Amino acid sequence: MIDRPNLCPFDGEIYWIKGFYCPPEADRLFDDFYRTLDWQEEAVLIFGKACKVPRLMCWYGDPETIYRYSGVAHRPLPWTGELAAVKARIELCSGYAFNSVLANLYRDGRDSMGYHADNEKELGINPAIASLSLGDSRLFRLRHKKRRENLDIVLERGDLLVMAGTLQHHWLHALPKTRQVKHPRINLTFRRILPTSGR
Ligand SMILES: O=C(O)CCC(=O)C(=O)O
Ligand SMILES: [Fe+2]
Repeated sequence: MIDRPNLCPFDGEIYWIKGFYCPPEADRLFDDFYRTLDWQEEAVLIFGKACKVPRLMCWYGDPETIYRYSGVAHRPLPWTGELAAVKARIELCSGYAFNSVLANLYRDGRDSMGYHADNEKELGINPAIASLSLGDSRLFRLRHKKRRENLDIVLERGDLLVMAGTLQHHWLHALPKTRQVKHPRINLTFRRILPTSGR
């Protein structure tokens, strides 16, 4: 359905739709989400010690989409009109259906996300995840789990990245810290949480 080349050389699918939203529209969305989403600071237990997650997060979706992150089950907040509109546009372009979105706010280059795969069981076997970038540009880095192979993508405001196929089994991804970035970035990752009966 996505008429773009698969950027992933093996073991998965990555599609990059640069300028999915044009700069003025991306900036308008950034301002709206920055002001109106319910940004929270989360903490995780690392060796029994509570550590702040280096970014702000929040979770929106259909009522049944309970999602576990930072070790805690999160109930979704109801869709805002703007989030629902973005979801509809991404569904139309990608051909995938989503029922929730995890929003991340990186306040500046000191905020980050470590290497991980989005492989929680509530996402199903080969999840499609659509990630919209707003605000400042950041490096998104993929690393193959077995081979010494990295794939770097600089995500700019308005870009849409879709991860699909077997990618989450074979690759990790991260948003590394950087001294160069002084401004905030918002990332919305649209996901489909399977109903409990389907797990
Ligand atoms: O901020 C990004 O581009 C990545 C976010 C991500 O990997 C996630 O939310 O699982
Ligand atoms: Fe992720």
